[in-house]
Amino acid sequence: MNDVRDSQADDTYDVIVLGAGPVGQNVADHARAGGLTVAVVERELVGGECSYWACVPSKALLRPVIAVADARRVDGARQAVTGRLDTDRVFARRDHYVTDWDDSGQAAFLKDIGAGLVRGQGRLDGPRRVTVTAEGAAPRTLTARHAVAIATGSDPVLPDIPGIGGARPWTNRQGTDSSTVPARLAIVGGGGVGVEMATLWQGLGSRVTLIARHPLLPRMEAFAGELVADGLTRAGADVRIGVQATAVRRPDPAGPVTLTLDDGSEVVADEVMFATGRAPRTGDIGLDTVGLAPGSWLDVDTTCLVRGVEGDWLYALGDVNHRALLTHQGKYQGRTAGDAIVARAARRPLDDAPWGDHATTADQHAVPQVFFTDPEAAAVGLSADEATRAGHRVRTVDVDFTAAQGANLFADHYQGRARMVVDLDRDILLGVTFAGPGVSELLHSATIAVAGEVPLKRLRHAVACFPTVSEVWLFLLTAYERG
Ligand SMILES: Cc1cc2nc3c(=O)[nH]c(=O)nc-3n(C[C@H](O)[C@H](O)[C@H](O)COP(=O)(O)OP(=O)(O)OC[C@H]3O[C@@H](n4cnc5c(N)ncnc54)[C@H](O)[C@@H]3O)c2cc1C
Ligand SMILES: NC(=O)c1ccc[n+]([C@@H]2O[C@H](COP(=O)([O-])OP(=O)(O)OC[C@H]3O[C@@H](n4cnc5c(N)ncnc54)[C@H](O)[C@@H]3O)[C@@H](O)[C@H]2O)c1
Repeated sequence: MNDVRDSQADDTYDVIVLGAGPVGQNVADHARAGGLTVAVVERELVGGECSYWACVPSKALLRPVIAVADARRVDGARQAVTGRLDTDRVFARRDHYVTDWDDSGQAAFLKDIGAGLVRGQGRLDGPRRVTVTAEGAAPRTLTARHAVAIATGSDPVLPDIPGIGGARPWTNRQGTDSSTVPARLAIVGGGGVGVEMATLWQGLGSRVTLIARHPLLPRMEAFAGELVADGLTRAGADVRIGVQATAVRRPDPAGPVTLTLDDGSEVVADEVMFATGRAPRTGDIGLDTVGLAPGSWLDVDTTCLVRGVEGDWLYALGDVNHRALLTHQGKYQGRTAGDAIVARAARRPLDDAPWGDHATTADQHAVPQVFFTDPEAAAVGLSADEATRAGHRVRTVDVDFTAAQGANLFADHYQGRARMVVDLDRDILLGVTFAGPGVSELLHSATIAVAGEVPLKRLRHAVACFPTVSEVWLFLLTAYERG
């Protein structure tokens, strides 16, 4: 493969990618593998939010918390867990996995695949043109022969409540890069970030108050959020559901912070973290120069082409298209769109029918997600409510994990539940949810069943090993067959 230098003589490339997060890197890799020249523009760290302030550091920090909780669930092992977590070592482990916030390894990946890396803030400047500005360097204008792919990710949203400006709140950034444990931490928001951060910081020794206006994990089956709330409460966190923060104040910048809630109560903490959703990083990327509204989520077709832009050249992938704010799903979009860009450039026909090579069909039918809480919550596809709302004729099957001997051997007094949602007309699964210790590694079996549309008649021949947690499948399928 030809090497592409950082600065091609005329700064013209086949493909320009804005953002070198996991998604930008994947689209670049697939475009390069198809023989196209690629420049990737990055304003901060190659690897993006995921590598340095989201998935990777949060899971590096959570793993010791969960490992100790798992040991405590096994008699004989429990007695060996006598001390507290060594937070210095936990933070050092995190620092190792975020490579001390040094992106040279991931920048080397781009070099290895032959993509050019242009450091700076990229902005569209009309069709197929991108200007890049960086401190201390002259602006550059890059031109794309075939495609520009926007993969600029998302930013945390802070609620517009009195006092927020002076409250020095944490977002996912401080929640994942801090190396001191606040004695008291208030977390606002009961979605994925809120519950994982509550598990993590409570496990590291903070007294966490989690403030959620809806039941936890509202996009999953309700039992998942309920089990996670129970787990947090057992760990010592104060979980307050059905309330929201109406004001925040930190009169002394070095002192505690006080949240006022809409039930009239107050929460005093040493730090407050907002985990109240995300906004697209599209406010300052020149969308107006191509007729789109700055700051908007980008609406895309199945190949990730942005709708409403003429000429089939502008793609949006990952968080910015709001399909599924997940690294693995964005990377899938990167692979799919990368291959679509290559096909379009070569004027080859697209395979963009559902489940084709150039279609991101799984975004609609089979998005898997794991929350690394204690217990873990994992789901793929539709919940029972979503399936019913979508007009499917469904049957829901629920099983307690303790039916599976493997679960009991995995953890004494195992507490967990599984649900599958069956499409009665097609005899396939529309969705599966697991909540319980160790279920994260079980989820891919469900993802294969849902994405593969495996008929239940065939699924009964996929025999789970005795005695594994996966035996829950046997009990789900038997319960279904026996009606
Ligand atoms: C706390 C937390 C934990 C999470 N945990 C998980 C998890 O366990 N699993 C999971 O699948 N998902 C998780 N997510 C979601 C995941 O982080 C995102 O879905 C993922 O990072 C999206 O990847 P991306 O490449 O679209 O964006 P990003 O990772 O945000 O990368 C975008 C890149 O674009 C760059 N950029 C932005 N604007 C410009 C510009 N104008 N010019 C040049 N460069 C630009 C940014 O600097 C950044 O490097 C988590 C999120 C949070 C907040
Ligand atoms: N393990 C994982 O896969 C993982 C982990 C963390 C985050 N993520 C992803 O990152 C994205 C962002 O996560 P998130 O948790 O920030 O967003 P989210 O949208 O999932 O949850 C935010 C929650 O905050 C609540 N909220 C909003 N404003 C509020 C207010 N003023 N007061 C009280 N509550 C308020 C919302 O009702 C919602 O439940 C999600 O799409 C999530 O899937 C994934």
